[in-house]
Amino acid sequence: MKAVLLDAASLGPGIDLAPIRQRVDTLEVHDVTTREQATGRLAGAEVAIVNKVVLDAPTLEALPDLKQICVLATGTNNIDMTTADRLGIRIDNVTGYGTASVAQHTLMLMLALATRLPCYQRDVAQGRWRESRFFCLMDHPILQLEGKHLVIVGQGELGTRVGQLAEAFGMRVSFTARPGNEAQDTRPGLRELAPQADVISLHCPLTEATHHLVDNELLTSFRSDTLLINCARGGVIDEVAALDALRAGHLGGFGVDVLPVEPPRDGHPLLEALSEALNLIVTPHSAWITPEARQKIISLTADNLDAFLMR
Ligand SMILES: NC(=O)C1=CN([C@@H]2O[C@H](COP(=O)(O)OP(=O)(O)OC[C@H]3O[C@@H](n4cnc5c(N)ncnc54)[C@H](O)[C@@H]3O)[C@@H](O)[C@H]2O)C=CC1
Ligand SMILES: O=C(O)C(=O)CO
Repeated sequence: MKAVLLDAASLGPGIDLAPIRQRVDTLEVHDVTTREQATGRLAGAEVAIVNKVVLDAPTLEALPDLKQICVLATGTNNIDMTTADRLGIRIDNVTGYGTASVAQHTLMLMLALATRLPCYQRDVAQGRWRESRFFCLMDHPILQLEGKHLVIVGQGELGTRVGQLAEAFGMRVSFTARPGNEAQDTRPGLRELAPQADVISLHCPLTEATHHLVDNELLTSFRSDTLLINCARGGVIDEVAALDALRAGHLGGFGVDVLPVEPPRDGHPLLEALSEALNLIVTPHSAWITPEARQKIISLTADNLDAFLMR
């Protein structure tokens, strides 16, 4: 069986691919692959192993030998799932590999936004502490998390762990109804919970139902000190609307680990706004990248290959 790994560079350094090699006859490894290169590189392969390469309908339709796609990630929004399903191509992603890593990153964003870290760091760098009339600076209000209300979208692996860590800080945690399924869900929807939230954190997949889930209309229902965090996928929030709300003082802080296009080669308004005096943090999709998490992706992918071989 021939497998082709299209974007090995995205796994980072020090990752042992042996568990995958042991399960296939041939493993062809490419560092990076563009959408346009994918068809040629996957020709004749039964298994495609990808992290973020886009496998769209024309690509999949041109690959009659392809039987399985192993996604080296939880999110599968780069794969045309409907076409894969129609063509009988099995999709296996990995979940639970980076729970500690992503939850830690989410809490980091929550703590940094709550303590106005971007604002105080900027003030200190600009010499404002040296010039203070008294021993400290206190120009930016700090949110004490204890007793505050965290609203989470997505009660899966990551949302659940973030909720547990937040409870350790004394926060009250609510999970929203699954977007697109509010009528069948006993939990209140995000629209109902948003006006009561001190912090909102997103941990759902990017789907048609979650695209721009946080839009301009929803943002107007937020309290002006609410902190908004997205470690899920770019596009679940209308980032430009959230940035406008932050600039207008209608949002207390905004932290994102993800953008709609990655890497953001053509720029993004949030990147430009980093030079402004805002409670804004952008991290480069790095929530998942602890060595432990990255190596676990390989062992879970080996399990997915086993499941395919034993089908
Ligand atoms: N920033 C990063 O480094 C990482 C980001 N992610 C993102 O976080 C997301 C969540 O990851 P996990 O908690 O591990 O996944 P999971 O599959 O364990 O949980 C996802 C949850 O979202 C819920 N959900 C809400 N709306 C949904 C909808 N419209 N369709 C389907 N499910 C919906 C599901 O019911 C489920 O409870 C991933 O889909 C991925 O996009 C995942 C890993 C790393
Ligand atoms: O696992 C995921 O979905 C990630 O975003 C990290 O690649």
